[in-house]
Amino acid sequence: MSGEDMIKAEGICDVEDTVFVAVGKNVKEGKSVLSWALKSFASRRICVLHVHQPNHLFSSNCRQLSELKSSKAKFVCQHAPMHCQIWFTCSEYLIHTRSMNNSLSSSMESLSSPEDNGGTKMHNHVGDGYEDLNILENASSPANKMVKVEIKGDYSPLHEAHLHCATSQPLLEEGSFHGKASSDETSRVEHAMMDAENSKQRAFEESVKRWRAEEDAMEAIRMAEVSYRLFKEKEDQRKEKEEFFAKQKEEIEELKIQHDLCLNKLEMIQEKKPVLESQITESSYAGKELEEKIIQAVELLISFRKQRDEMQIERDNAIKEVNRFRKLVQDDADEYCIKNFFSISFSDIIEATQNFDPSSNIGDGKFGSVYKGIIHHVKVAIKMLPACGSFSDSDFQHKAESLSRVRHPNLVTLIGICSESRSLAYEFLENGNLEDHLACRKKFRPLHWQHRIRIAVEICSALIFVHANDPCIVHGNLRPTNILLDAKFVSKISDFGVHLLISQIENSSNDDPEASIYVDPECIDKGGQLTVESDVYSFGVILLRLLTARPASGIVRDVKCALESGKLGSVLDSSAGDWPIEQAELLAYLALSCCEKDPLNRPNMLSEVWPTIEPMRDICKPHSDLSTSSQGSKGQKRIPPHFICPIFQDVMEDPHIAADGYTYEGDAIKGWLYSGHDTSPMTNLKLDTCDLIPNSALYRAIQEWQQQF
Ligand SMILES: Nc1ncnc2c1ncn2[C@@H]1O[C@H](COP(=O)(O)OP(=O)(O)OP(=O)(O)O)[C@@H](O)[C@H]1O
Repeated sequence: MSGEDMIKAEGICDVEDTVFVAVGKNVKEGKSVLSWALKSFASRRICVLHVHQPNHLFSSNCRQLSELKSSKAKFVCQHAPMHCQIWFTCSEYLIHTRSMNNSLSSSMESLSSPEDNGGTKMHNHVGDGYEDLNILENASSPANKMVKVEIKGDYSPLHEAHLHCATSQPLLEEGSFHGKASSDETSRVEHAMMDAENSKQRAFEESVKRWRAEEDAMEAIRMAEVSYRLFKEKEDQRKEKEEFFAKQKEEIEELKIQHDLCLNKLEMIQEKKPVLESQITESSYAGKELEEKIIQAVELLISFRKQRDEMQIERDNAIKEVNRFRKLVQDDADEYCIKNFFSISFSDIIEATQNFDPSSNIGDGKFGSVYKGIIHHVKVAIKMLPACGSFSDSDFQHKAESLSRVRHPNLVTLIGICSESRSLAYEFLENGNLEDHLACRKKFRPLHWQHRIRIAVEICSALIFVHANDPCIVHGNLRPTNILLDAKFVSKISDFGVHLLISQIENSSNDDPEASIYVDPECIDKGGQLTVESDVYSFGVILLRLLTARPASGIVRDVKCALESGKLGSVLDSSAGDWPIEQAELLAYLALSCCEKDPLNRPNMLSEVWPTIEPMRDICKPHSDLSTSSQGSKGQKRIPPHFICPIFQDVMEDPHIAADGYTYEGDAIKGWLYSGHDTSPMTNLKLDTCDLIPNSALYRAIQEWQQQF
């Protein structure tokens, strides 16, 4: 059955409006031809014809033909119906076209490109040995029929074309092909055609076999490729696994090393374990012992604290008791003093002064003479005031009693009076007055500058004290003769308040021109009205005298000139040692400011003078060192402590043993006992007896020690 008959019989489509696309047995392999046809004949109906198995082997080896070489193709081209348009393709390329008018003129140029919209893509496979030639007959018009031409082998004319034509007419018919051939020739031709048909059949079978072999080969290649890809994947996986295993191996090696190290450490620790365990055991024992000790210590601490608290309570009670006794003793002493000392009989005065023997006279002041003597075993200085006065005995006693209550370490203590004779009994000071020291009278050596500064500080302190007393006491007669020095060279102001015990008339009489230099000029101008500033003036002049030891007359002028010319050193007393110039200048300026004529320009003792001179006390030696240094070089060696009197705090000259077993300076312990004490100054315990025994051995030792210097 012809192709057209087959199509019609199957009722597939209208052949006039259909493009038949010849594909092989496997439609997928003819996909390119089919897609070409679809693109080129979009408006047409496409009919797929399974014609034969295309040759895949030649798909990549096609080449373009300019003219038909295959005899079969030529035969088809020449003998196909004229209304058929035939395209000869080879390997998807159009190699030749036969138009409907059988013209062989080639239109390849217009249809050579598969992408050409106006053309038609031909799908053909050509090989060197075998090739398939696909011929498409354009069936766009009734005359255009699609023809598939299959050519087996090369372009050998032996190969007979096999044509399936879309028309109902077979392509080759005897009558139309040879016309008037003879019957022999006809039979030969038929025979030849039979042979050709058989050959063709065999060739076809061979081709089929070949196609199958090729397919198998292709399949094998594909399988090989798939296998190769699988092999590659497996290889990659194997490599990855090898790398992974190599890393794992390294990690295992590291872990193994660490494991070994840990094992070594463990072994070392296990070796040390017994030692450590024994140490722990020992430590625990030691810890327990310490805990016990701590507990004991805490218990001791608690008991000590308890004892301490009890002792503190006892101490506080004892202090209270001591204070109570002291107060009682003091009250008794005061009472004793007032009772027994304050009122001195005239007979006592006569006895003490040996009836006013000149040998007892130690000085004469403007108010009277001063005698030394002993009253009730106490060494005193008896000042005889004018016998007649404006005060009654009781007034005198009352005023004197008030003065006796003013006590200060740098004030000479008034310890008794005789109203009858208007006499005042003062504590006796061994080292006389300051004037004698500055003038180096009575074999006194010059005072060291440290003494002088300390004396200035002490006078200032005493003045501040009396000025602050209620009522304020103004000395009014402050001068170096009224500044006395005790055995330790402690300075004390004497005669304070004496002017209160004598009448105005007696007070005003002052014939001593030297004394007037210390008197406040303002006071003189105002008729003798004494003020605190008057004492400040006097203190200024005394200070200048301490610095220069010059006569009081003109001393203010001289020092002022020296300061203005910057030659203070020229007026300083060189016999006092090397003055610290800074402190000396400070004192000089302070003294001059105290000597200002206008009292308002003078400094206040408490707020100005004291803050200036008090810090200078630090550069002064202690009393004991100063006293000894001024009297020789005893202070250059350390004084044995047992040579020092516990009361006077100075080297003893007349040591005595008291009932408490301690040795004191004779005068000191006597004064203590005579003042009413019956207790030990050291232990505060009651003494069995008030008897004193001279300590001859110590006396000799002190003498020997003093002779060394
Ligand atoms: N308590 C005393 N201890 C030791 N000596 C004293 C004591 N009181 C006075 N004197 C000595 O007696 C001397 C005379 O003292 P007194 O006070 O009578 O006169 P003045 O001080 O010299 O002058 P004024 O009458 O102006 O005070 C003093 O210079 C002093 O040396």
